[in-house]
Amino acid sequence: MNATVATTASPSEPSNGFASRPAAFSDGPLPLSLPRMVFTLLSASAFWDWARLLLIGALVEGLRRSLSKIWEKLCQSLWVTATFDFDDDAADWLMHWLSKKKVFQTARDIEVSTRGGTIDDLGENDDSDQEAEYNVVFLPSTSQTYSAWYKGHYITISRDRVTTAGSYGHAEDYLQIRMLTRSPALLRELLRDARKAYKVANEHLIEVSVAEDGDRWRRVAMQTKRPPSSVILDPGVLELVLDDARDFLSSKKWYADRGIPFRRGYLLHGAPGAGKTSMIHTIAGELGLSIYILSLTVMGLDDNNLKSLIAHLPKSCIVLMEDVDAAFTRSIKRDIVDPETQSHTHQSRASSPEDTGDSGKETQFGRVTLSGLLNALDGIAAHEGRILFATTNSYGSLDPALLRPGRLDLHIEFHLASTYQVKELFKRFYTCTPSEEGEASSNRSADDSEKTQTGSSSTNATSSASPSRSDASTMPEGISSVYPGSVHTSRVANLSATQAADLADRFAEIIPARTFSMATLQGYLMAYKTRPYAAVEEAAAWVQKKKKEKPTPAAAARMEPNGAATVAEADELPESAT
Ligand SMILES: Nc1ncnc2c1ncn2[C@@H]1O[C@H](COP(=O)(O)OP(=O)(O)OP(=O)(O)O)[C@@H](O)[C@H]1O
Repeated sequence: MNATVATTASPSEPSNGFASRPAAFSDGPLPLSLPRMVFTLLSASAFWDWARLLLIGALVEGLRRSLSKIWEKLCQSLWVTATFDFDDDAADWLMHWLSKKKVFQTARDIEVSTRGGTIDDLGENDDSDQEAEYNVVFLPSTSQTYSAWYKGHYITISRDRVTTAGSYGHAEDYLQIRMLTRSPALLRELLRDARKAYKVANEHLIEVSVAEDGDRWRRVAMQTKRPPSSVILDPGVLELVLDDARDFLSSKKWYADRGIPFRRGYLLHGAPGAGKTSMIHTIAGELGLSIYILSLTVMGLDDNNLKSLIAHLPKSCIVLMEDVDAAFTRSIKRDIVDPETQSHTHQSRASSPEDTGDSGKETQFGRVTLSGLLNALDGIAAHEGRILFATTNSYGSLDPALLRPGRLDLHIEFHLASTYQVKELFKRFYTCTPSEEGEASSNRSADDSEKTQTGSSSTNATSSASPSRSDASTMPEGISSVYPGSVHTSRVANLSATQAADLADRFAEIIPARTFSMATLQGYLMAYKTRPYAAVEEAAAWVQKKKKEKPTPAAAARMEPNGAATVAEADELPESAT
């Protein structure tokens, strides 16, 4: 395509020696002017060159695309790929499985989190490692793909973060696992194995989740199972509910054969701090079920969110609906002046409008309607294996529709502590567990000396009646050296079973029955953690002091003497309640 231009002398050119250029000047290609260049590029011979180029380019690109499609298809047929939402249980199983793999333990690029999760992979002796208390979780880095082997198959694991459009930069994490196999069954096998290993590793724990953002569940804790012996109720109450729930869970066929919806709901009501929540945690541990806590007064909860929450519950679990009355009362009061509940971390809620008083603090309550709640209760029951526990401190304000059998079948009333409970609480509090034996014997001399100085105000612990003091000489002038509350000590008391039983009898004689909640009594004993003798000696004064404190109407009502824990089957309720 080189263009050569011939130089011939033009007749118009002057014929002096300068006008005609020497041949040497006309030999090389002359620079093209723009129009000439365009003309040349569009000339017939250039056109074919262009066409050839285009064809070759199209062929190469077509081939590249086909090969990549074939490769993709090949990969798809060779790999099984699964993607999990990071909040999903299956992601937890896989993360646990992955955490045991060498590739992950030796990875140099990982993310560490202390929020949520269950992977305790700090080493073999986690229990003795203080860091384990922080529940450190290793997560795959979003920038890396990890590879491992499972039953002879190569797998890769990666984590991806996707920012959801329109949700103010809210990012969702996904876990992707790819297995080099043609059989999807292997993935199921891996998931089964991972779930099994996860369950074994966490069998001493129960998962606790709460409703978050209105319509999703978030796991907030893996709690150590609470042994039945740690919840002291009147004889037979815990066993009754536990046996009932066990019996129910094993009766699926009976219900199916008769076409009766397979569902069971329990209503626990009565005095705050009497052990309702503790009993539910114990039952969850005994049945091996996770707990999903649903508070109807949670901000932003309405009928639609409630429905969505119920739809996202796992098949088999315990749903704990706290303060089930609270959503339907005009105002909700924090019972802040009730001496019965002051020492109790869960502040009680008096629900009737008359109870609110001046000290009451208005709280935002949910927008759940009664029919929305009834639908939710029916939704909870729609899956076999789900058990509903509802709690309330205000039984009388519940709508009869809630109480009818099929929704809340068994109603258990909790009372203030009976003499039996007081005695048992004292014994359990001061009797050593086998793991504490060694520590307790090293405290022997200290406790013996406590025994000889009963009644005197000891300095190694403080009580709610005798607030914590620091050494006044070390305090700057003008600063109080007396603090309400009690100082914690890790030491434990060292009583033999007989000593504990004798002291428990004396303690139970002093504490009037059905007057204090178990939470309050536990709070009192905490102040005498290492001084059981002083706890007994000073109990009478404490009772007098408590009685002098002016109770709220709600507390006064609760302090009326009562019988043993009352159990009512829903079908034994008065007509109006069914
Ligand atoms: N019956 C009990 N046996 C042993 N401990 C108890 C008992 N009742 C209460 N406690 C202790 O008191 C504290 C509060 O108990 P819990 O939360 O179970 O009471 P609750 O009846 O659910 O109260 P609320 O109605 O205010 O939620 C816990 O630390 C628990 O260990």
